[in-house]
Amino acid sequence: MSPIISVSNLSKTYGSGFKALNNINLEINKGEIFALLGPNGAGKTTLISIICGIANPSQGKIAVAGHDIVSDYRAARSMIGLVPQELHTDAFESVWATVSFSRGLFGKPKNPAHIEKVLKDLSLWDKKDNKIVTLSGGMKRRVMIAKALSHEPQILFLDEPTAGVDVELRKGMWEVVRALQASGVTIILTTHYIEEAEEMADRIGVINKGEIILIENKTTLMQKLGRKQLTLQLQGRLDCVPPALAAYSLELSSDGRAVTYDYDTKGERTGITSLLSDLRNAGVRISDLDTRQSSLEDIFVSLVRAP
Ligand SMILES: Nc1ncnc2c1ncn2[C@@H]1O[C@H](COP(=O)(O)OP(=O)(O)OP(=O)(O)O)[C@@H](O)[C@H]1O
Repeated sequence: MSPIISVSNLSKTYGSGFKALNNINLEINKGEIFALLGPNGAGKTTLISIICGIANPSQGKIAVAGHDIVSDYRAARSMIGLVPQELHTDAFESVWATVSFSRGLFGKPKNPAHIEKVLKDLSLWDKKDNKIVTLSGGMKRRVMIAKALSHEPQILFLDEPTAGVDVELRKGMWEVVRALQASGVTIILTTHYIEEAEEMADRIGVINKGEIILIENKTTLMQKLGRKQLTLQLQGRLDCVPPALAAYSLELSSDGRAVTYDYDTKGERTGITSLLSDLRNAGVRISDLDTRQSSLEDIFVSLVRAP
């Protein structure tokens, strides 16, 4: 499958001399939901802004459906809808007027049937004559999405779509995003909510300090989530793991009083039974044990933790 967005060797140094992006390579597949995760200041908004033509790249190339974002800016930009982090729209305009106006900004001819469809899809049709100021926060967010979809883009960027939104509304927003995907739109979202990425994304990218440090299918990541860790507290102290136990790749704690064993809960055999008997045979006595499951959050935190 050919990518709908292709980012190669992208770097961005701001006027201040700060390097916000360092040699980013990323391909987004047509029709997928891609979640970009990263801590504050990692470069997510900078990356989105460059792809959307709001900021200039310092180095590298980006193509959107084959259109270079610099030399073929208009064609590239017309493929993209952007829902920015901050909600800003004219409070005293009606929903209909503000969404229709957004379409006009892209030089597209009027198409009331399309605007009607977008408003209906986003459950905003009965609010079409309401002034934005009278809407709830959740509705205002949906108006921002409607604006971004007004010019019939094939790609939608959602920068923190559910920041500060309550759980109920967040779930409603997920449904909206899924429906958009089903209608053929490719979606790239940034989020701080790991749960949101877990729930929504086909693929997950992690960005930290301007570099992409992981890109993975969500299902592959979920398989990693299937891994568990068994910690065994020892009655005595070990200086090193006995050679007879090498096959288990045990990790010895720094005080020598505990070993941890990683195992796969989805595997046919966890290896725990044989580990326990091999430990006994090696003369290692256990005083306590506990298990814990790694979450996407653990993976994320360990990836972005400063060295
Ligand atoms: N115009 C600018 N001039 C100089 N530095 C900037 C500019 N815009 C952003 N930066 C810096 O670039 C880095 C990346 O910022 P960016 O907004 O892309 O991060 P982010 O991942 O979107 O963060 P957040 O999750 O907080 O929105 C930050 O250190 C920020 O201070």
